[in-house]
This record gives sequence, C-alpha cells and structure tokens, in this order.
Amino acid sequence: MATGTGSKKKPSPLSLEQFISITAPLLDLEKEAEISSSIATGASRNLDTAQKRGSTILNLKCVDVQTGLMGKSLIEFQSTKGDVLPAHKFGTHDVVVLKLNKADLGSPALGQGVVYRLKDSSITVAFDDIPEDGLNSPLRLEKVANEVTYRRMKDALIQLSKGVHKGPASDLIPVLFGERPPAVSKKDVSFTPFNKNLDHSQKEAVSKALSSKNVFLLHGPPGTGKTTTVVEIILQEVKRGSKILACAASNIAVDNIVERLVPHRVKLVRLGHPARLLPQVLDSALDAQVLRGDNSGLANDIRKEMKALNGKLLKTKDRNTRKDIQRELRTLSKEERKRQQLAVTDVLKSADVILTTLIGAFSKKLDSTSFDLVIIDEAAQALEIACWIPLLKGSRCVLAGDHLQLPPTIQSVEAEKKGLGRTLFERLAEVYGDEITSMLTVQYRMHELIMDWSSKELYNSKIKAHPSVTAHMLYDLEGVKRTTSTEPTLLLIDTAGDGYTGFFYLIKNLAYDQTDVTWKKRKMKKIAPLMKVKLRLLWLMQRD
Ligand SMILES: Nc1ncnc2c1ncn2[C@@H]1O[C@H](COP(=O)(O)OP(=O)(O)OP(=O)(O)O)[C@@H](O)[C@H]1O
Repeated sequence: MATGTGSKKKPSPLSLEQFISITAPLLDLEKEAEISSSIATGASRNLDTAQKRGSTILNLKCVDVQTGLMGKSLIEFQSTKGDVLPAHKFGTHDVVVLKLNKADLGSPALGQGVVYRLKDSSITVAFDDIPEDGLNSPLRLEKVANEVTYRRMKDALIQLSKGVHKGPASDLIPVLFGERPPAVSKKDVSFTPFNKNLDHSQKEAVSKALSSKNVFLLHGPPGTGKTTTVVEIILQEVKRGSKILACAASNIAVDNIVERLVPHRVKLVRLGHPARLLPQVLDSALDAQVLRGDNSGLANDIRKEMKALNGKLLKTKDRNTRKDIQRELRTLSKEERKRQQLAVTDVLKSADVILTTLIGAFSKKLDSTSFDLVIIDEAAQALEIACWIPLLKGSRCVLAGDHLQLPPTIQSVEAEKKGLGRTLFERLAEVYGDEITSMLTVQYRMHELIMDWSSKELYNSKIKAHPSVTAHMLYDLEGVKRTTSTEPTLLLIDTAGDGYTGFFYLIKNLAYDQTDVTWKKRKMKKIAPLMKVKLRLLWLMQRD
C-alpha cells in the first residue's frame, strides 16, 4: 500500500535464478509432506492400519463394468462385508490403485484410475483400460499421492531455467521477474461489452486488460464479479482473434468459466480427465469433441463392441477365453485411441479458447500449441510454479485473484515458512502495483454490514454493495423463517473451548463464498444448534 510520505520502497524483484533455487527444494519438502499424509502404504505397516487411516478400502467386489466417459472403463465396487463401505477418506477425483485384497502392501497394482462416483454403498473408478486379471476376486483400493503434480511442477522449473530466451513466453518472463517494465498500449482501448450489466470497475478492468501488452492483474475482492470479468475479457480477446489458454488451480473453477462461456458459442475445448469434470461441461470436453468428429461413427462401434466384451469378461471364468477377450479389448482400445489422437490435433487447432487446470496445461497435447494470451483465475490461491506451466505457453497474461484472501494450501510447515505459499499474483502486485492492476469495487453477494468489515480492514473502504444485496436478509429467502437465528445481520459467535474447530471457517464460508441457496439452507440447519454456544469470538453472518 502506498504511504502518505511516499517514502516506502518497493521490494526488489525476485530474479528468475532466485526463484528457481528457492522453489526446487521447497517442492521436495511439500511432496514429502503430501506423501506421508495421504499415501496408504508409505505410512502404514499393515493393511488394517491403512484401512483405519482411511487410505485403503479392503474387501471389495466388482459389481459392474461400463464403458463410458469417452472410452474409459467405469468399474463399480461394493463391500463384500456389508451394505455400506467402511469409513474412508477417498474423494471424487482422487487417484487410486486397484489390487487383489490379499496382495502384499508393496505389490504391483492391477490398474490405476480416478474415483468417479462415491456412494455410501459403492465406489466407481474410471480406468483407462480394464485390468487384465483379478476382477472376479476380492479386491482393495488404495489412495495414492498424486506424484504427477510434483513431477510436472519440477519439469516446469527445469523448462523455466533452460528456455528463457526461446519459446512463446520469452518476452513475458523478463517482465514477470522484474528485468523489463510492463508495457501498455498507448491507444485507449474501447470495446462494446457482451455483458450489458458490467459495472464501472469491471469495464475499467476489461479495458485495462485489453491494453496490457504483457501482464495484467485483476484484483477481485469477494463477490465482486472476478469470474464475470474474466469471461468478458475472454470474449473480447476472442473477438480480436486471440488464441487463449484459460486456467485455474481447481477443476471446479475451470468448469465455472466453461459454463459461462458456452452460451456465447465460443469455440472452446475443455482439457482434463472426464471423471474430474462437471457433467454439464462434458460436452465441451476434448474427448467428447473428438468423438463427435469424422471418426465418431467408428469410435461408437468400437465402444459398443468393447461394452459387449466387458460384459462377457465379467461372466467368463475360463482363463484362456478371458485372455482372448482381454487381448481383443486391448486391440480395440488401441484402435480407438489412435483415431482419437489424429482428431485431437484438429480439435485443438480450431479452438479459440482452451481451458484446463494449471497442472493439466502440462499435457503433451498442448506441446506444439502457443497462445496469444494466458488467463489464470484463482491465481492468488495457486503456487507460483504451477502458474508457470501455462504461462510458458503464452506471450501475454491476465492473472485474476485476491491476494488478501486465503493463500494456497501448503502441507509442509517448513515449505510454507520458507515461502512456497507466496504467490505470483502477490509478488507482482507488490512489484508493479497499480501500474498493472485493477480492483473491482462493487460486490454482489453480501449485506453491506458484512461487507463493511472486510472493506475497511482489507480494501481501504473501497468496496460498495450493489443495491440488490445491500440490505438483503436470510429470511428473504424462500423457505427461511424469520427467527432469532435468521434475524440478525451480524452474529457474534464464541467457539473458544467448545470444541468447534472449523466452525469459524464454516461461518466465513456462509458469509462470503457460497451463492447456492440449497447449500445455504443446508448449512443453516447445521449452524442453528451451534448458535447456543456462549458468544465471545466475533464473526458475521447473513445471507450472501
Ligand atoms: N455486473 C454485475 N451485475 C449483476 N450481477 C453481477 C455482476 N457481476 C457479478 N455479478 C454476480 O455476482 C456474483 C459473483 O460473481 P462472480 O462469481 O463473477 O464473482 P467472483 O468475484 O468470481 O466470486 P468469488 O468471490 O466466489 O471469487 C454472481 O452471482 C454474479 O452473477
């Protein structure tokens, strides 16, 4: 923040060499911390302990095999010991390995997949190929640490250190490491908004983004329409003829942008494992578009054939027949993939916007594609090195986020202390400040009394509530009664000593982050009994 005397010196920018030498060992620390907290075998001496830790589910049987999600095999497992799965810590999108129930801890897996669906009684995993053996035997699933993520970040560090003077980002890198000042177009950029409701701060931000020649920071405090503005920037850039790579740290944030772009009929492609995408964006997925291409009829036939064979495989006990079926399945799956690979290049070439997670941007499929603009949403919640994966593919970038909200989650206390959590967004905001930044200043979520606190404490009192939310109350919602719990705009809750760890966060979520009405009602039910605790700690609650 600028001071009245103007004497506060800007921090000296981090050099590329410093960044590389600081980050490499911290990534190793973080990887170790993640492995020891999540992996089944690394930390557990026996299978029962692993199951108790929730990182392994023992005694499973395969109850269904389907071909779906663009050629993936969806295998459903249930417990052999009862109707409900034992307590576990598996979540959708986790990477898991399948093993024989009796196999030793370090034994090789029958297959590796991604958790697609979780119910109390079953778990469905998406595999690239049907495991060759063992589906008729008792099985177990083990959660594995996602080492690919760390490998990709390490590779990005290596690329950064080698390819500074070459490649699409050769002009961007010196700006982001303070060696060259950011440039801005001298002409005023005027544009006709696609979204007629944009407020003045959103329009100003779009204009500034369109004028930037290297880097622009979109600072979006809670509920101020950061993603709305990102979408407008993408639409304007597409209109200008730019090819854009749009990313975020999480799949959900990427899908959120896809959903908002689809109605504008933008030529877009969503890259990512189909099991990790929201069902409503599957149509935009790369694999789906490939299947719709010229080869789709053939691919369909192949999939039908695979489905029939999968059914047969489940019923067949004879070892030789099973081997024959598996061989045939492998050939078919190879054939399907070959056709898809050819089609992938066509789909990516013709897209104006490619969307994926930061880590997903490492995909080999993008190896020969460069971009006029890389946009990163949630940039203040992402590790800097993860941002560099897409950034290395473009000559300009827009980073959207709010460095005054939660930083990225770091597992290793030591890595966090030594600066792994310091984000690119925060670093650039400190080095270049207003020169490259626009802050959104109208919020569309909170009652103004809730907003006032954060506005004063964090945003120099610059945030204003839009009239549609400035005085809205929880009991305005359909189905919410006016009671002592829903009446106050602000509620002070003491969680000290009552064992309600996490409650503070819950309330914070309610106040700031969620827009979904059903979700809010559900949370209200949970919160109501907790309100009886003695009050000491200050927090705020009202419909957001
Ligand atoms: N100009 C606008 N006019 C009316 N509503 C708007 C406007 N801009 C944003 N909104 C609404 O405000 C809400 C928040 O918008 P959006 O999700 O884009 O914000 P965000 O800053 O990305 O949110 P978050 O705080 O979750 O990061 C949405 O419901 C959106 O429709």
